[in-house]
Amino acid sequence: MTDNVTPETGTQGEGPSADADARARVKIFDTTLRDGEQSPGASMTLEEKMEIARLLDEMGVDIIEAGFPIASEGDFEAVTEIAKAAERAVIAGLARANRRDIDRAWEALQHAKHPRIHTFIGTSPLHREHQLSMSKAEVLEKIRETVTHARSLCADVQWSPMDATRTEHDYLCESVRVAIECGASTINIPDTVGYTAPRESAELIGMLRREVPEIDRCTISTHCHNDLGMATANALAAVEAGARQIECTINGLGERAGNTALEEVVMAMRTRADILPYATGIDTRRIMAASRLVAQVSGFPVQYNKAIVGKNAFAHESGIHQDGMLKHAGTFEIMAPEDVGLTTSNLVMGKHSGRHAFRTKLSELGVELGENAMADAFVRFKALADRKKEIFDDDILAIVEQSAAEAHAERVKLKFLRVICGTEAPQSADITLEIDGTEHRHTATGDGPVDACFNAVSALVPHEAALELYQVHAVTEGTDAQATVSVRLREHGRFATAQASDTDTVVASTRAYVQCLNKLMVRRAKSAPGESVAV
Ligand SMILES: CC(=O)SCCNC(=O)CCNC(=O)[C@H](O)C(C)(C)COP(=O)(O)OP(=O)(O)OC[C@H]1O[C@@H](n2cnc3c(N)ncnc32)[C@H](O)[C@@H]1OP(=O)(O)O
Ligand SMILES: CC(C)C(=O)C(=O)O
Ligand SMILES: [Mg+2]
Repeated sequence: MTDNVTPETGTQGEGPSADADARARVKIFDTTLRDGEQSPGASMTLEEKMEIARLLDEMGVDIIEAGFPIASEGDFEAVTEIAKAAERAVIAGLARANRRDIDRAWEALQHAKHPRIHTFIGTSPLHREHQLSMSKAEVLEKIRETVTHARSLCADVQWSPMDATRTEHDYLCESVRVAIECGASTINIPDTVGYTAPRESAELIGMLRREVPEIDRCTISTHCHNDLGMATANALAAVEAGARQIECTINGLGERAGNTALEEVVMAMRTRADILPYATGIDTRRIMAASRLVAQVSGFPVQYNKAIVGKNAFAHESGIHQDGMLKHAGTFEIMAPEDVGLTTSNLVMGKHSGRHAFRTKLSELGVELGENAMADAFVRFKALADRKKEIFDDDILAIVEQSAAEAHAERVKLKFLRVICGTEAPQSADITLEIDGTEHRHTATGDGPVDACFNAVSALVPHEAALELYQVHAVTEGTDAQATVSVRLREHGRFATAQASDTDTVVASTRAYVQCLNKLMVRRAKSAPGESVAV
């Protein structure tokens, strides 16, 4: 059941053995698929969640919170399938403090090799009084009842007092005591609204360990939000005070300003092992791949100057920095780019490159593709090389991401597109789509070429979806740079996000729009299998 982490020493009875040295082991609990998915608009399909879970499992995440099974059929299915597929990670599912949530979570989790029920309830005065309308005694009784019930189903139970950082200390201690007494083996202390600061975060863990000494039989966990930009600092401060599990997400995705970013805490402990002597089981060379996958699937691009995974995190442009780097990388780099999976390669790719070089390049970039996907990406690469002077690594990654995205769902394909645009309105688009194997053509006008294209597509594929996001990013520099376009559509509460890249922004936009409609059709069919899918 419990993995017996002793906060003082961090020793533990199971799990990967990255802690062969004297460093205390800190478990990484990734909640990208649960709290991360709570970012408005970041909802993911089952296939996308499975792909992320597989990567998290492979990279050494200790616990994957796969979803909130009672929330929807989709969440239930995702937790069930991830539970069945996971090889080594513990799979957690979230449940409120009631039997229905807990039973539903267990129904999904029971298939896992290592299941964990994560149940929670608000303990702060604001949450007790305004959200739950419950007295202190009633909340304590709920904790007793629900942790006991969860423990009767599953040997591994995690309990969280939501809004712990705004809870009265004596009441927080009392709640934690009850949860431990009823069998919780991980006590997670959430800073639900991102309100705490590093010193206070450490003091709170210290206070709990002093006042509730039995907590040291459990794993103490920290779950921080980034509303004041302190999630990473707060999580690390909690670890210094004895927490041995960090809850985090890839790219810091999550509710409002997000959660603690996995890549930040992991690389901080690795880079500053001198002052943060803690080890994780994470293969840090998979970090960039995970970051790219989550950005692509969620449609939330990573900001250029984001720590660890931003495009500029290892870029040096100013003369003095470049001079230093040429003399010794340590002058301006505290981490090696390879350590997070950013490989530098001398293979220059262009229109004369062949399959072998392309395959080698992909493997240097940490991308593994099956035969069909490789063949498809190679065709796209050649087409791009015909149109673009220089092909950068980011261009290749954009091609691969697009091939992967299109492989998921392709009832509708863009076959032909011509636009008329310029200073004279109306702009128009002439589009041919292949829909279920048959070509259909339509010309539409619009307020600009992208609007005209979207109108033409909508005429051919009628739908009620509203455009929620339209974003264009240049993948590299120069006027022949590829543009990556992200589109998000919402239809009756269902979301879909898609990205596409091309040197022609209008083509990229139309492809992204078409892909998004493809995804929506899949979701529509899944949530209402009897309904005919309108095209
Ligand atoms: C801090 C966090 O991240 S918590 C996790 C947040 N994540 C989500 O909410 C995403 C998924 N949520 C959902 O799909 C829905 O909110 C559901 C399915 C869970 C519940 O839906 P509904 O039954 O329609 O309730 P609704 O969301 O409107 O309100 C939440 C209810 O849960 C109660 N509640 C909230 N937290 C808890 C808890 N930990 N334990 C017990 N009850 C709780 C609220 O008091 C409210 O109850 P009420 O209807 O008696 O007032
Ligand atoms: C469910 C809990 C752990 C949570 O996400 C929070 O309190 O932020
Ligand atoms: Mg949270």
